[in-house]
Amino acid sequence: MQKFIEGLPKVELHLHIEGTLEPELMFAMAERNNIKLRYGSVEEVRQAYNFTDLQSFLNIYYAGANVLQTEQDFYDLAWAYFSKAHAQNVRHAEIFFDPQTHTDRGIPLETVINGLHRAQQDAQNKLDLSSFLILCFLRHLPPEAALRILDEAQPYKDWIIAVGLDSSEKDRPPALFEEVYSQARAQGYLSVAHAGEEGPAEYVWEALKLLGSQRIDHGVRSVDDPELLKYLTDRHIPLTVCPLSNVKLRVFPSMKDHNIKEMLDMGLRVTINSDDPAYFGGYMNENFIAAQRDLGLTRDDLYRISLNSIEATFLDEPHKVALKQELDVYFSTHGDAAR
Ligand SMILES: Nc1ncnc2[nH]cnc12
Ligand SMILES: [Zn+2]
Repeated sequence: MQKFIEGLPKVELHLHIEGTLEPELMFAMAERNNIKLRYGSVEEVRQAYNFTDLQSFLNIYYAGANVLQTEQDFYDLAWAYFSKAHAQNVRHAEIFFDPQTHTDRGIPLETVINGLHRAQQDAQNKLDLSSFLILCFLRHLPPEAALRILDEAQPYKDWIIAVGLDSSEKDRPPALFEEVYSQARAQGYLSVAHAGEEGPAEYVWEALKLLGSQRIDHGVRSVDDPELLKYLTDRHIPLTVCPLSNVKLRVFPSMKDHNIKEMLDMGLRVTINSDDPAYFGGYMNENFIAAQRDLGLTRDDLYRISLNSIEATFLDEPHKVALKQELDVYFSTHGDAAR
């Protein structure tokens, strides 16, 4: 099954580019940018990745992002991700970036976005890996700051497909960001939002009803509200679930306790994604393999999850059809592909 998963053509819909910063690259960038890290070695960095909840992770994640200074740094970060994703047969990725993490420490948005965009072009041309960018508002900061970054992003609108909402969820309800989402949608952006990761099912409702979110990032707490489950199922609203992240941040005590299989069996459009792979112990393959092993996902389950991801992308119909064909060819040429 592991080999089968490794070869599976994949789509990634929940990936923070800042969360792909591997300790080796963090050290290389710190050195070339003359930045002092609080860790002495790569091993020390990895040992610090022992999280108790979302906030304990975010503190380290934002500190790590300080090494990103130049356009080349952002290019190298994204190129390293694309290379890794390509090696794992990721065919398309929709990638979050957190501009405020960088602009608030004096890095111009232009620097961030030019580096990311150039890596996207190279991934398309050299790896046949397509991608979209999703601009995330940091929800621990005031909604006014989100409005300012939306304005600042205006010149790069054609390079950004959607807006998203991430960072600390507790006590930061989506309702706070209704105005900025309304403006973003009026400007033509699509929209997604993190909700129901640590926060309650009520935040998923708010993301859907007040922000017009077309996908829910995480959304695992939706199981607490039967009415919400029916709403999500009836409307085929995708949930971008991140199994290793949820275990690392103690949303579930272990992978065996994860509810992705339960949600899949209920008919929800669940997908598997890697969130912050450099911090949570794995990229797409590792997430699929861990969930398959501990939850007993069948080939049929893997087919449905893969199909869900394709349906959930922001690609146009011809590109979705092409990906579905690729998936069908893979299943029909790799053993007894029951589905
Ligand atoms: N899992 C996560 N939840 C909220 N914000 C994040 N930013 C990066 N990873 C995140
Ligand atoms: Zn996330």
